Amino acid sequence: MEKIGVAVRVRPFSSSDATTKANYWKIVDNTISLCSPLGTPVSGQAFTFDYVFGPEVGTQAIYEWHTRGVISSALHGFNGTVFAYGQTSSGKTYTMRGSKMDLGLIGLAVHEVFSHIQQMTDREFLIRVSYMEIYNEDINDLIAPENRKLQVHENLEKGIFVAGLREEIVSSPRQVFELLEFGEAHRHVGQTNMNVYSSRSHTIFRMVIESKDKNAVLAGTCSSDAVRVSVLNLVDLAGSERVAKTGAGGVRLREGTHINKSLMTLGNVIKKLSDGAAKQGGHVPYRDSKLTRILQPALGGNAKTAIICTIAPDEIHIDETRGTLLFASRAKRVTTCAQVNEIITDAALLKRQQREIEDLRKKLKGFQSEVSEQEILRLRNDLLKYELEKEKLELELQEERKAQMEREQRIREQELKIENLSSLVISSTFDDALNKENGKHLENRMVQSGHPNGLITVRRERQLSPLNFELLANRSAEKYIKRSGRELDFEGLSTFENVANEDLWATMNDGQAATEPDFLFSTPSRWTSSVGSTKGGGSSSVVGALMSSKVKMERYKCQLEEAWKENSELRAQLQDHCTFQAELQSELVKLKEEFSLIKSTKYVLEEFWDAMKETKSSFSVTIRDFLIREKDYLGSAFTKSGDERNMKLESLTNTVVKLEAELSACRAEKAELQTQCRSYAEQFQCLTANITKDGGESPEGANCIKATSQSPTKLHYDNQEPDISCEAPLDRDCGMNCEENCLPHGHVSNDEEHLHSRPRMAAQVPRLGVDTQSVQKDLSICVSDDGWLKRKGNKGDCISEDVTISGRQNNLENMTQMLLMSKGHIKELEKQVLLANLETERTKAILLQQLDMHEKSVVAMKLQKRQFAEELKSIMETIALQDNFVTSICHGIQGFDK
Ligand SMILES: Nc1ncnc2c1ncn2[C@@H]1O[C@H](COP(=O)(O)OP(=O)(O)OP(=O)(O)O)[C@@H](O)[C@H]1O
Repeated sequence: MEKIGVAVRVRPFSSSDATTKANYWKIVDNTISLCSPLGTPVSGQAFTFDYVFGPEVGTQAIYEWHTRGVISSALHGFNGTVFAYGQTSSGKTYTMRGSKMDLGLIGLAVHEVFSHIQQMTDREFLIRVSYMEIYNEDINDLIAPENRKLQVHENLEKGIFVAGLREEIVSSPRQVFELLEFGEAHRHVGQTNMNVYSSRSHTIFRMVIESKDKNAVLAGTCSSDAVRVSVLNLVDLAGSERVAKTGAGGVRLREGTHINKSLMTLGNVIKKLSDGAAKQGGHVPYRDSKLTRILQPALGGNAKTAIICTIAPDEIHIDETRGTLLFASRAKRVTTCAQVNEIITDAALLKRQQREIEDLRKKLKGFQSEVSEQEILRLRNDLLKYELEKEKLELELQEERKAQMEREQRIREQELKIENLSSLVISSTFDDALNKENGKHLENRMVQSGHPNGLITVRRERQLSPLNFELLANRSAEKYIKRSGRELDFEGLSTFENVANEDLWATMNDGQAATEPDFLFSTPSRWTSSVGSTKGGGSSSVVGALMSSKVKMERYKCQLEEAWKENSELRAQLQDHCTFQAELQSELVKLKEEFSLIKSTKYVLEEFWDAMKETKSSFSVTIRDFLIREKDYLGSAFTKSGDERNMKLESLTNTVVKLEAELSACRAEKAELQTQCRSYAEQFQCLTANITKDGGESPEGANCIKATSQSPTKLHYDNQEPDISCEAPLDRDCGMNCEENCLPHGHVSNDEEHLHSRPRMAAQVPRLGVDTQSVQKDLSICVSDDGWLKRKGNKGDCISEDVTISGRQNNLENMTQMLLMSKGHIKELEKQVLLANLETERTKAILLQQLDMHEKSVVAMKLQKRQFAEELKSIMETIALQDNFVTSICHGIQGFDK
């Protein structure tokens, strides 16, 4: 839906009005307002439009600003209409047709169409033109003048069309201009007082623009074989005119009547449309005139429309200009619904729809991928990273466990070794006890054998063996006794054997010909062989073995210490690893918690999303309702107030006009009465003069009344126009033909006439005499200073007592009464006019106040609306953001779940 574009063009002052070039219309931006001669704006007389072009603006500029859009749209398949509206001689034809030097909108549009066609190489065009006029409600073809009184029809395929109208295919602007020239020659124009070359008909120049995609035709595809057909109407209306101004009569008057009638219908149609009648299913009187019927699609249908309202700035045209501006204001509120007109085959339609579906799918996909795929990828990556890390940690944990187990194993082994070694130490101390027993013998032997270290070694061994000899000696002695008594007990060997390292033992007893039962005892696997050797071994080998055993023991002690150290280190390491493991465990727990939290967040977000959706929908419903309600309210408030105001103003204007009419009627009546009175006075004077003249000659001279010079008729109006009116003709009462009997003042002196009338007068004298006497008795009237007839107060005040006319007594009385009444009536009317004027002023002031208030409230409302819209926009943006966020999270969670 789009509004009709309305612009106003003010033409320069016409040369005939050059003397009165006071500018009553002031243009500020796109507002034109009526001003007093002093330049102060008249309230309520400001009109704002899309554009207001002053007299200095040329047609080319108007075309660029206001009309070009419609022409371009027509080339793209939209129907378009441009028309000029305004009073006669305001410049409609000047604007639409222009001249050869200064092209009008029609010429500029024609050039635009053809230059555009040349530029659009991808489409092929077919242009058809027609030119018609509506003259006295008859449609005539201007290209084929023989086609007259054409009829308007309507059908589904063509819509509204003029049957039998010739359409010429054109391929260049020159061809079009030739046709226009030809049509112009057949157009009805005529001279009026206001315009020497006045359009007496409405003309519609029509271009039908068909176009088709060239490439589609070449490629042989049927998808784009749709043909765009648009109709461009360029209308030059005849101007509204006032007979009083145009001085039209006869044919011109008839033309003017038809022009005004059709323009009035156009005004009504625009008024109805601006009131929204069409939307409410109301009747729009398109059919009331041929013009509105033909322009029906342009006014309330499928077309883009631009109106140029032309006005004359002269003071004498203020009323007409105001009318034009009111029309323009109404037109500004009218909306049309233009759409591209295409003729499509079924196959093309199918293809097009398929393509549209494809496009939509692509868009949908694109949208989905754009919005969520990146997010999903990111989440997937995160998830993978997380999983990899988890696996790594698990592997590390497993390795750590393995290492831990190994360490524990080693520790156990070490402990066993230690135990083993400890037992070895015990054994060696036992050997020391034995040595003690044979101490001297041993020492001697060492000395004897010349082994200098023998004693030292033993001593040192003693020193290095801190074990409690006593305790161990007892235990070992027991064992020894048993062993020596051949009561060898191998009970404990099984366990010992299990824990003893065979290699260690081998190392320990390496090369020893152990004859000592302890050695045999301590190495059960070699016991059998050792027994034999022991039996045959010497004491030196025992000492050597002992020595080596001690050395080895020393070594083992060192090893043990190292093992203890290692062990403690390992324990510390184990402790560290345990802590690390515990940390890892807690981290794992945390991650699990996080995961469950994400899951729960997903549900929460889903819930939140649902709630959001609900809120959003309810919110949009509320806002829609609000906007509809507000719109209706605002629209109705405006329309109502505007209408009420207009109605009030109209009724007030009507009242004033009525009162003025009545007043002027009264004045006319008064003037008539004045003339009558004057003529009566003259007649009266003439009669008196006659009577005076004829009095002496009459046989009934005694009965005659003399209007002597001493007592002249005193109907005085001192050469001033007496303000007297009278309705009743004098001759009705007196039974005389005034024209015959009462000559005008100027004729009294004419002797011939005087002589001719004398016998008649003489015949009337007796009757007049009687009348005069009775009038003398009953009535005396005079014409007062203020020009009104009055009953005479004092005798001889105004009218001579001699001059009394009885036959006219009633008549004069009636006249006086009527005059008095008329005076009262006029005064009353004047009062009413005054009151009405005051009322108008008061109402105007109130209306202005209301208008001000309305405007203020409208501004406030607009501000509120804008603020509201901004808030709404930000809310919608937030919702959209959250929407995206939630959707992406959902997708991520779904991906994660998968
Ligand atoms: N903007 C303008 N600048 C100069 N001259 C103008 C302008 N507008 C109108 N005129 C002149 O005023 C005269 C009347 O104009 P035009 O014939 O266009 O009026 P009109 O509105 O078409 O009248 P009608 O309704 O009687 O046909 C013409 O001589 C025209 O040249």
